[in-house]
This record gives sequence, structure tokens and C-alpha cells, in this order.
Amino acid sequence: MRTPLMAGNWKMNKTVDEAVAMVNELKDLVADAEDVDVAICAPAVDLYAMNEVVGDTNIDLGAQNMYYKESGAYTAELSPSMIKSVGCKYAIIGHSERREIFGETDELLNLKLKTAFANDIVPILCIGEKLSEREAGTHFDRVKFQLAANLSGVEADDVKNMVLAYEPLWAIGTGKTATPEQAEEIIKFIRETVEEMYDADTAEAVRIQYGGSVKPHNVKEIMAQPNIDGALVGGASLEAESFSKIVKFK
Ligand SMILES: O=C[C@H](O)COP(=O)(O)O
Repeated sequence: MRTPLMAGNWKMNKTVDEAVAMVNELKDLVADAEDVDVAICAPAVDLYAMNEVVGDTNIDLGAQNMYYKESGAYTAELSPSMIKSVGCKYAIIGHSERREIFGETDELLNLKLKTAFANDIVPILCIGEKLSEREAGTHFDRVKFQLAANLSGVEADDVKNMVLAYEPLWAIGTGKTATPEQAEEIIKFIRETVEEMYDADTAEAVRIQYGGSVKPHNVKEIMAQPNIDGALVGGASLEAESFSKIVKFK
């Protein structure tokens, strides 16, 4: 049985004071959440102070990005040990904004994934198609290609412990959610592709989230789908009240 993961991705939002205030509020609101994992992937500058607040609560922390080298002349990048030192359990790898705006390639993301596994960081690997690909009917090919390229050389045991996030680009920040049936159809396909690439046990174990305009009012029907194991939430994770409602979707 897979435990759902509700992860907030704050993107480039919240100063340290704002971040601390929000997790202080959130920790009380989600303290009684059962059978769900909770994470906030915050801007790097916020994580140290947030880590002091989340302590032994049920909120885990994640980074929004991570480089694949341990140290060196890589201005502005964050190493795995740096993000672990501020309490990160998770790291988002390959968010579409990193791919599209910052030109991150599938090869680079493959290196980042392998580095995450080597450092006991749970990667949340984002995959998903653009609107033009959905309209052309090539969205299945797109996610299959991303899985093959990003997971190249990755062992089954690592895949079992990672998180995949299916995020159609046309649903991110647009208020336009994939219907639960659309999300289930492609997430089921992603699980079947993992089975083809690895085996049935790996496909059964890997958690696959949906991301793209998940809100308190639509989370329940999304989570009712058998293959959807949580959500990667942008806008609605910025307010403690709305994110807590998503965490406590039942
Ligand atoms: O990482 C989160 C996704 O990009 C979804 O963002 P959104 O919930 O604001 O659409």
C-alpha cells in the first residue's frame, strides 16, 4: 500500500519570516493528518529556519533543485550535502520550470537523480507534456521518453523509493486542471511504463503524484483515482489553510 505524499512547491515565494510564519501555522493544522506524508519544498534561503520549526512534526522539507556535484566552482548551485544539512529529505528534480525556463536537459536530470540516490535524498522527478503535445496526442510518447532518459541506469530499488510527479505543463498555474480521468489515464500509463522498464514490484511501489492546479475543492476527486499517490501543489500550498485542506483530503 502506497502512502500518499502531499508536497507543496513554493517556487520563488516567501521570505524567511514568511516561511517560518507559514510552517508554524501549518504544523498545527496538519498535526492530526493520518496516512499521508507531508512535505514543503521551499526556496533554499528559507530552509534553515524552517528546519528549526518543523523539528519532530509530521512535515518534511524538500529543496526545489539540487546540483549533481558535491562541491566546487558551480556558482549559485546547491550540493546534496548542503540541502541535507538544512533538513531536506526530498529534492524536486526536473520541474518543468527548470526544464523550460532554465534549459535543464534530460541528461543533466539523469545525473541529478543518480546523485540524489547516492546521497539518500528522495527525488521528486517531474515529467509531463506541453499543450501542443497533448493536442497532437503525443503525450504518452513524451512521458515515456522522459522516463527512459531520466531513469537511464537507475536501479529498481532506487525507483521503488522515489517519487514521480506527472505535471502537464498546460495545467500548471493556469487554474486548468487535468480531469481526474485524464490524470489517472496517463499516471496509469506511467506505472505500466515503469513495469516495462523494471518489474511489477517496482511499478507497484513507486509513488506517482499529480500536479497542476490542485486545490482544496478538486483534491478529493483526484485522490480517488487508484494510481494517484498524492499531489505536487504550487499556488494552493502558499497558504496554510488551503494546503492543510489538501493534506487532509479525506
Ligand atoms: O510544482 C507544482 C506545480 O507546478 C503545480 O503548480 P500549481 O499548483 O500552482 O498549478
